[in-house]
Amino acid sequence: MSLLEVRGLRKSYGALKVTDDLNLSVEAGELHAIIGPNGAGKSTLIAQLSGQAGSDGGSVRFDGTEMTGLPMHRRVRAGMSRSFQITSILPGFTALDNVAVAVQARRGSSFRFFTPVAQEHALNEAALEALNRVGIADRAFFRAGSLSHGEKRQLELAIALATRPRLLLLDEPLAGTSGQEADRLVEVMRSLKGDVTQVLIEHDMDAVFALADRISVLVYGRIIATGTPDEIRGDPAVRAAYLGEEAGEGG
Ligand SMILES: Nc1ncnc2c1ncn2[C@@H]1O[C@H](COP(=O)(O)OP(=O)(O)OP(=O)(O)O)[C@@H](O)[C@H]1O
Repeated sequence: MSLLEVRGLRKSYGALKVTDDLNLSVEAGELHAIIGPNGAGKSTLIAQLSGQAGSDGGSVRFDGTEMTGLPMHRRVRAGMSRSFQITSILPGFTALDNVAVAVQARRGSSFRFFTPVAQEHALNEAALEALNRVGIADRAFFRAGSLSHGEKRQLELAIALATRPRLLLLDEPLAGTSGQEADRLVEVMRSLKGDVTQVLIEHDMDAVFALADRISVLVYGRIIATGTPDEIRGDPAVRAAYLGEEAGEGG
């Protein structure tokens, strides 16, 4: 059984079928990238998987449990977490406090027998661990608003990781990052492989082809192919529908 099983998922905006009878299986531990042309429905799919957007039909099963219709916080509790946009970071708070809030949301009640000081200590320790995992532990006491764009994206990842997800949904984590910042984020995603299952939407094809265990190609709301990077690169239907010459350059 796959960790994530999506069957017949649908969503329309008026007459526009954005997710059209979509099937997708994500195996435990893999990094599964979803690529496709602009407007193919990638962000909508992530929103449907995370519970941020509703679906018109079909099913999303996570670890055998039906998630369709459940709100986002129930999916997070079950182990599905999406990396939020920078807008959800509290700029006036330290990086550590931003993550600690997420840790508290996850395990608030498990701290109830601790003294307030011990609680704060345990929260900070868990938050620091998440910051360390994404490589910005040295920024723990910096105001989040003062971090570079790339560091903010690392902080978003730390916030998502602080909920201890088994499945991480990543919507364009490299958007707006520079070469070195992008490299660092790629290394973080690589380091999570095998431990945290990742569904990645990303326009940077070099990063996708270097990182993904499998790639699904989404065109007009439907997955037209799923395979290893080599299989996708060599798939004539994919080349015709989307990749064109890019496939040959991808890695
Ligand atoms: N809230 C909405 N209301 C109406 N149409 C929408 C809405 N959100 C998305 N769409 C439309 O649905 C289609 C898919 O959008 P979506 O953002 O999911 O695609 P995408 O593959 O992520 O695109 P991109 O690669 O450009 O980010 C587009 O045609 C978009 O205009």
